[in-house]
Amino acid sequence: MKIALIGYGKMGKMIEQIALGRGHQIVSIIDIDNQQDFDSEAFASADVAIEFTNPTAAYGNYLMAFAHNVKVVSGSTGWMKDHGDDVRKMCAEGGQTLFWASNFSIGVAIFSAVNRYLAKIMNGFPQYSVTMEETHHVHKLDAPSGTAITLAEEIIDNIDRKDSWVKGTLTAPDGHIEGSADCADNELRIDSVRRGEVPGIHTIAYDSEADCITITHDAHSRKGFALGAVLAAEYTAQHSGLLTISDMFKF
Ligand SMILES: NC(=O)C1=CN([C@@H]2O[C@H](COP(=O)(O)OP(=O)(O)OC[C@H]3O[C@@H](n4cnc5c(N)ncnc54)[C@H](O)[C@@H]3O)[C@@H](O)[C@H]2O)C=CC1
Ligand SMILES: O=C(O)C1=N[C@H](C(=O)O)C[C@H](O)C1
Repeated sequence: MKIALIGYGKMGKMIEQIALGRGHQIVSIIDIDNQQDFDSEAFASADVAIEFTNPTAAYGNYLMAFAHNVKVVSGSTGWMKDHGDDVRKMCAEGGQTLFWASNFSIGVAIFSAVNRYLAKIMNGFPQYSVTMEETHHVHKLDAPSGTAITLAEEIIDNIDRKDSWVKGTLTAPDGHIEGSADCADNELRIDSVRRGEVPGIHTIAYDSEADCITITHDAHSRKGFALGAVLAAEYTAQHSGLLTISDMFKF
């Protein structure tokens, strides 16, 4: 398969290695300093473009790829609040294809199934209060992480006593804590920690007077995210519309 990379940072480089290892060809690499390459024959020849940039660049990159009739797989986080409706419309009515996931790792897909199941069980046990914490490297631009937001939405969809999530505290790399741990009973608090080079840890805690139940996904490296993105590109070459992890892994 012919793959174009949009964003040649930590994820773009790891995706390149995995894609080559699976026998794919990288036909174009676009980063901030060669945006003119969107207009190249090489870019237009791609079966799928894989986009990992940042919260402000992602949407513009989708528009550029769509304008050249190239399907997109993207893991960029933090853009959904501003552009989610437009993108959904372009895929549902405009014939475009975007596979987006806040987290491409197979482990998080499994973790998410456990998360949904546990939240359902907790409807019978109101004595447990639920909170979430995500920890990432100091370079991360968005908080809470895209994965934390997705996991929070899953909890809200499955547990009757929560109907929205709120940002809680943010622990900065120097240990300084911003924000507040206060929230209303109907709100799910997400705390964020920025520390060192942590690839990504997500913990959901159900606490009661008697005990505490926690589930954690702890990524050892970015390899799992990158492999998932290449698997998604293989899937996207054969499918269209707005796609996500639950389309690819059915459990
Ligand atoms: N969904 C998932 O599984 C994962 C998502 N991410 C997300 O992916 C994004 C990228 O992560 P990293 O690769 O770690 O970041 P990074 O900072 O290492 O790389 C981003 C790259 O995008 C480039 N870039 C910036 N603006 C651009 C533009 N307009 N056009 C093309 N390239 C541009 C930068 O120059 C840089 O090379 C972040 O939003 C992060 O949250 C990261 C890991 C996994
Ligand atoms: O910025 C990162 O690094 C990551 N971003 C994604 C997120 O916001 O959830 C996925 C992963 O946790 C790494």
